[in-house]
Amino acid sequence: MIEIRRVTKRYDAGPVVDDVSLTIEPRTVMAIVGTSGSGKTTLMRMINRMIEPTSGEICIDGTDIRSVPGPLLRRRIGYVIQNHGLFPHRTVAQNIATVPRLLGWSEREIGARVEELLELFQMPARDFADRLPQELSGGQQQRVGVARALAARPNILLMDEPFGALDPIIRAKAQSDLEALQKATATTIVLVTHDMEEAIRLGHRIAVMRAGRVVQCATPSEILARPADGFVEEMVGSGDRALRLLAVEDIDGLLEPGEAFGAPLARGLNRRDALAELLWSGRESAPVLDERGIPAGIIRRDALIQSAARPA
Ligand SMILES: Nc1ncnc2c1ncn2[C@@H]1O[C@H](COP(=O)(O)OP(=O)(O)OP(=O)(O)O)[C@@H](O)[C@H]1O
Repeated sequence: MIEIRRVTKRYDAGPVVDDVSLTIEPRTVMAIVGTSGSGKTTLMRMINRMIEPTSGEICIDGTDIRSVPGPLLRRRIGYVIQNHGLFPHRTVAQNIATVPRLLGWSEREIGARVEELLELFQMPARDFADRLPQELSGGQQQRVGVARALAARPNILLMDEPFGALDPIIRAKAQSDLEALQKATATTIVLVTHDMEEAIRLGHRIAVMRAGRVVQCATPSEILARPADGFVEEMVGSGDRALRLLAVEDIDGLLEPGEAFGAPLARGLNRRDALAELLWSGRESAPVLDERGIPAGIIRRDALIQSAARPA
């Protein structure tokens, strides 16, 4: 668990992070979102002591990070930045091996880990291990950046606009890869982004920053349904909030007893996909099956539509 307590960072011109408190639960993704200059990067860099707070404290799993020397702390916390910061004259394998090497792993362990990570990122070692970063596409460079950050199996991964340089299609793929990876490795991720859509898609919780302060910290559905103030509302955008709200919630809470016909839907499906399926197949309801294929109830089109209404 990462506990940020009343942290302030002040430069000559004034505070850039102003009395921020945040708790980041283990194995979750905290997205920090806000406009340019709102203090997101500064806040994140205080977690691995690249920047020292002016006041306040940060604890990781109960230990005040001031008691851990910065370089040691940073070997235990993965860090990914927008242009991935790969060493241009080192091969993919050498880049990924950076932290394990600093930690004194054996060559055999390092080789096995590099291979395992390249496999995981669908970049087979025989094709990619010996290439230089410039011989990779932007999306591949980004994956190597994440692989390098994960090499020593850190519990925490800090990501600063990790997908900012990618085109929309590669970006969507990188986001779903990260989602799968986070589930598989149970890493705690702090993700800085200026893109609210990305925060909604990836964050278990979202901290919205404005002028150095956290103005709201809540789940994506809470942020969509109940933005704390006009600023958060503007960040969320008013356009298709109902549909986005449906997309971040699953159907499980809306199941009812009864009978319905046609192709079944799966428990855990998001409400938008369920509604799309019911509209497309022209049905008013559908049966729902759980993971083992056992009937879990039915989902009604009206219940889905009602759940997207503006909260009272
Ligand atoms: N070393 C420094 N000295 C003085 N001011 C700084 C320093 N580093 C950052 N700042 C200022 O602190 C504010 C917050 O910067 P920060 O990089 O944390 O913002 P951000 O929300 O990550 O912005 P962006 O999305 O543009 O990266 C900015 O106004 C910036 O100019």
